[in-house]
Amino acid sequence: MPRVLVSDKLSPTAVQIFKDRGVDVDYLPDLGKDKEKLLAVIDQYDGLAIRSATKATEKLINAATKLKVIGRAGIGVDNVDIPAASRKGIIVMNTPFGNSITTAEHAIALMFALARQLPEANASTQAGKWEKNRFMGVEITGKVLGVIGCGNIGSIVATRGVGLKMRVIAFDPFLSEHRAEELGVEKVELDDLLKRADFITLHTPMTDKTKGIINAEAFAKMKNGVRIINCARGGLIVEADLVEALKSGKVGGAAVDVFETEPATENPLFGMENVVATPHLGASTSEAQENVALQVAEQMADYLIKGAVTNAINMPSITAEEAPRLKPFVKLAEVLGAFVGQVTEDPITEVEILFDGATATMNTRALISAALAGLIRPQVADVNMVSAPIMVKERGIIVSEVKRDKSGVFDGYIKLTVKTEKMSRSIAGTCFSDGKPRFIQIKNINLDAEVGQHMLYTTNADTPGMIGLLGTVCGRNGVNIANFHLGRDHPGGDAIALLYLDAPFPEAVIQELKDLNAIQSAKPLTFDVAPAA
Ligand SMILES: NC(=O)C1=CN([C@@H]2O[C@H](COP(=O)(O)OP(=O)(O)OC[C@H]3O[C@@H](n4cnc5c(N)ncnc54)[C@H](O)[C@@H]3O)[C@@H](O)[C@H]2O)C=CC1
Ligand SMILES: O=C(O)C(=O)COP(=O)(O)O
Repeated sequence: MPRVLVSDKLSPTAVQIFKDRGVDVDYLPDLGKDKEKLLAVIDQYDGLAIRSATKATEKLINAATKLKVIGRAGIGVDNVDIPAASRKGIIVMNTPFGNSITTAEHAIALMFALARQLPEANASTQAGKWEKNRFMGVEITGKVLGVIGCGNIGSIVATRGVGLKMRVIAFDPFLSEHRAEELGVEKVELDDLLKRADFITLHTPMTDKTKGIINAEAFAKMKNGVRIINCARGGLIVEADLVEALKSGKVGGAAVDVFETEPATENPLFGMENVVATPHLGASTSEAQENVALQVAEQMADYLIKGAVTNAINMPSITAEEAPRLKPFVKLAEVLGAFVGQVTEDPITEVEILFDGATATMNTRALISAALAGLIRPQVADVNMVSAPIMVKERGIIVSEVKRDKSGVFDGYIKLTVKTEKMSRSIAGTCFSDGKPRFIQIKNINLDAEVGQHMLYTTNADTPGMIGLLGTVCGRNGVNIANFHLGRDHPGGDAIALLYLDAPFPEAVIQELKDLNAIQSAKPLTFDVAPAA
């Protein structure tokens, strides 16, 4: 039974779903804050469910020897070292919509809090001061709201802004004119937004590009008295620069839910006039927390139990419905990759994956990942579908995909072609209704070969007596042949043989084979498939 650790506070719904779905779960909501304790136990778990308090660092990930999936009950995954997880083949998934309305509402709430100085007015009134003249606010209606990052949350904030009769302008390099029009916002460049906005609200993820996007230089371009709201990530604003801009009066008010360092128990912004602070509460409503807990538990259980992949950051999605149909083809793609990966000794520069017929209608991104995993496994033993694409990219291998309608007798097949500086090599395969992968073409020679755990691949000139020669060498060396598959391009031309063996072919016997003049090459192969019955 897979075992999951929940190391941040999550609704009890998550725990119940894990249990109902047959996943063993430990709910230790304070463990995420204790790095050392978490590090000590992480190797016991197949899954880790977190919010923002747990930091899934490279160190933690490297210690997580069994871990297969990290599920973020929320949106931002900046607390997870994604490259480290990918390299270890760990899927990272989030719940991209579950808390977006709630977070957008928090941004709007903070905008009102700033406009009318609600926190200070509340504190003063409850202190018995009745400072009616101190708290002069600004009206929201007609003001320019600048939205930086107009994705899920930003676009909800934008439409709420439009509803409040604000003029909404948005900066987002990925926002289309059409979508902007649909939202009722004006798409602008960042400098224009900084110049025109009365209120600026941030809704981008934290990336290398967005880190510090609001700094002294950006403040200098803003209107005097601008009000800033940050419900995205602390590091988007350079806090020291914000402090200066507040002191100088450039910024009339700042409402921050997120901080450069969290938990923020002390911060230069604390105690400043016109600063409203909340402790990363953007997603904290009962509705949002139910949504994200339910979603993360469903997604993680689906993956651990059925192999379905939803909302993964580092792996193509595979729905629970398609997972059973896709599974044999994932195996096929992997063994095709494994074949070329094992027989190709020179560095591979290009890979082309052709999907013919029914396979072209499948989830080809997942199949490509599987083929790449098979391809690279002879060099990197623990690679999987998550880590393979980055490893292939790191090696500068160009990957391309071709899809086409059914072109031959098979309902569908996959053909993998690799190129090195010196040569090109291809192999095609399909799955029959028994769900087992078959090689159907090697070097453009047709054959029909079941895939065995241990095989021997030989190439030779098509001459009489080859089967006898191979059989004799195998017999002399105690190698039992379970099956024998042959193919040739034309009589007397190039021929290949694939021997399906009960045990690995002894390396020491390879030379004996090569010494037979008729054998051009001989390569023992292993595949990750069930042993011969
Ligand atoms: N305070 C809180 O509790 C919460 C904070 N968040 C934060 O909000 C962020 C945004 O969430 P969503 O809207 O769901 O994400 P999203 O991915 O739907 O939208 C982000 C948008 O930012 C845009 N973007 C990326 N780089 C940009 C750049 N350099 N300049 C301008 N725009 C850029 C993207 O094109 C995208 O449209 C999350 O990444 C997370 O960090 C999310 C939920 C709760
Ligand atoms: O979903 C997000 O990105 C958030 O920032 C919410 O964080 P939390 O789950 O409340 O720690």
